[in-house]
Amino acid sequence: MGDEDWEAEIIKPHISSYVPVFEKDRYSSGANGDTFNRTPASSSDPGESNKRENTSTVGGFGVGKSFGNRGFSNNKFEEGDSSGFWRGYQDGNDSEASGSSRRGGRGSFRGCRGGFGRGSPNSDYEQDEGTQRSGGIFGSRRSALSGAGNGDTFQSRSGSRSGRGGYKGLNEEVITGSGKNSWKSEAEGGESGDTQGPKVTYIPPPPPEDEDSIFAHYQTGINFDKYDTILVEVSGHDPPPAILTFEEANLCQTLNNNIAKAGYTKLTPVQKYSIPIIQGGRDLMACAQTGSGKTAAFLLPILAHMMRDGITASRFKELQEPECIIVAPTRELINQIYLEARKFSFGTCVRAVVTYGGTQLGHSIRQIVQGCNILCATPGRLMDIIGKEKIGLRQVKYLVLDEADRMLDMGFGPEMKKLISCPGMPSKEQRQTLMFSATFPEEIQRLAGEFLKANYLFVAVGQVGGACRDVQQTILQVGQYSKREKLVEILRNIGDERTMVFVETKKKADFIATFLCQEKISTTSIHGDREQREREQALGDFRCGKCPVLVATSVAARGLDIENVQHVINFDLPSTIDEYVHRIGRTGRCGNTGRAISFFDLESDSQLAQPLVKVLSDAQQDVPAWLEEIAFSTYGPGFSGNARGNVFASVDTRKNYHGKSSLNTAGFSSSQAPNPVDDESWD
Ligand SMILES: Nc1ncnc2c1ncn2[C@@H]1O[C@H](COP(=O)(O)OP(=O)(O)OP(=O)(O)O)[C@@H](O)[C@H]1O
Repeated sequence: MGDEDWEAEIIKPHISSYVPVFEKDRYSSGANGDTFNRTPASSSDPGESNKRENTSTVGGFGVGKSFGNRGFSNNKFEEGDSSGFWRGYQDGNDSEASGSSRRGGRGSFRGCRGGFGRGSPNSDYEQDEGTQRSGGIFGSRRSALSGAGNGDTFQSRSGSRSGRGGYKGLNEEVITGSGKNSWKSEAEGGESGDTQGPKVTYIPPPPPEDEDSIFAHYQTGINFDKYDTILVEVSGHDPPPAILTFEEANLCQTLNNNIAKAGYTKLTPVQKYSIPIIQGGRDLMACAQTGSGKTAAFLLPILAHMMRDGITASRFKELQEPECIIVAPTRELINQIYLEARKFSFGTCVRAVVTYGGTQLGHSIRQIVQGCNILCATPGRLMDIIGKEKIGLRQVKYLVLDEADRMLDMGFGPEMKKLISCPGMPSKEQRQTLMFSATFPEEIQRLAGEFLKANYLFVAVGQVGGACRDVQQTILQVGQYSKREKLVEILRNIGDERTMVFVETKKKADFIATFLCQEKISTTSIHGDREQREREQALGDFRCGKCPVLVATSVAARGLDIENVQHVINFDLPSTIDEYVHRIGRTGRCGNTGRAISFFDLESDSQLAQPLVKVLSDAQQDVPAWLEEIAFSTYGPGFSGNARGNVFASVDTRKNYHGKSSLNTAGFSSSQAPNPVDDESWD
């Protein structure tokens, strides 16, 4: 799976800032970067470079850096469709992608995080999807792509290289040494200002101030009302009844006004169940399909409580003590959540602040010290700021983990554990912990117990881990050498409709984006090697339709809510079925329909056949006979696409319900109960 972006979010701050004493040795062991297998920086052969990457994954995470630079700065791509070149790349990539290294995903590579080596800004320990779990931390190479890619706009940047987060390339604003900023914390290092590298000076544009922009929203789709037919299961002791309308939530007038201005007239199922549970003070693990309104499901009741408790307008203080902390795995997602928090708290004295990696720490701190009731943060930056004593945890009443399964897995789990054991953080008995995701593997549910009160409630809307049924899924058998041609064919048919193309590695994201630009298809890209400024620019260009195609790694797989994404193409399938579910969930949101096309490469994707068949059949999609055959041949005659394997947790893993467990149809009477087909898919 493509984990590429996560690592830097996690690790950087610990080296320079908040490092619990017992962890220090561990973190510093690789501090000079020599812990990891270093791959020579200069390779003139892209295929070779990739092969080296592949071998380096065994012992470490060395990655040649020649690819992006050479490819773009020497304009190799300008030479057109160099099949030799492409083949070289593909070959290299193929070896990277094959076997356990590609499919290692959650298992293999994440387990390697122990080293915490710190590369120099010129580090070759680049992370890449599938390898970055233990990869170089700082000095992540940035691609040479620049600009929004409006056709031919991917520019060469000879020599441009830099890291995301802590380090900037030559073409970025760099302040070296003590810099201009007076924040001591920056000079000390941290995600945005390690002493060994130039500082991050990127200050994201301020959020919109005008009401129209704050409340801008897209329309719910034709299938929005069908949400009501989805089965909902609530397990755990004594759950409160669901509410059916916003009025029943008894929210204050300002919140109701904001909800109306946001265009919400009707609750989605996850909101019907989660709002009263959170208002009742209970801990919650909620699982509902992509695009079904989980963000408002936690924001609204938290804000309602804050209003009820008469939260005082926060004022300037060096140490802010927010009542609510929300964490999410990617920068763009946490920013999106922040904008939602800001929207729903409009006109109240509740102040939300966002902070995430790749942006100037001093800027974040300036925002925070002005007052902070709700802090939205990526984990690495959060720990950094806590370490710098700008955020105190004593007042935390609500801790929200969005994309909670991601936040608790081997990548972020240790960070989250540190967060809950930080000095001042109220114990789980003293705070309310809320977890949301569209997927919740069983093992992650078990881990979550450590964060939640024993009597937490579990809400499952539809099938846990199931794909959104509003997405029409198509799986095409496409070999790796035919993928580009097929992609162009599909994109030409699609025309200007917004499309996200997922690939497995950062390098490939650059290649495909460049390739599409050469084909005169306006394309931009987002991945962890791009500067934050570029990432945001790319997302902006995609959102506004300037570039209708966004090539992305898994960094964009979760949570992003972009209007009018009509197609998702998995140029490469991800390594896990959960990631597939999240990726295709970028379309078909909020009752709108969407299409997902996935290229299935017999050479590398057969392990995904069985869970894919399951996801497709559960979502009532056509399952190609050839895919079923592969699933059968891989897993033997015992496999049934419709039988529940252990691919998903079907329900609360506690299984042993202590009390009332209710099976509901989103609060509707039995006459409106789902049809038998729905019943079949729920057990
Ligand atoms: N009750 C509602 N009425 C109308 N629109 C809604 C409602 N609830 C949420 N939405 C809108 O639906 C879209 C998807 O919501 P959101 O991003 O919270 O989904 P999600 O369940 O968190 O998805 P993901 O699993 O991909 O993170 C957003 O644009 C949001 O504003």
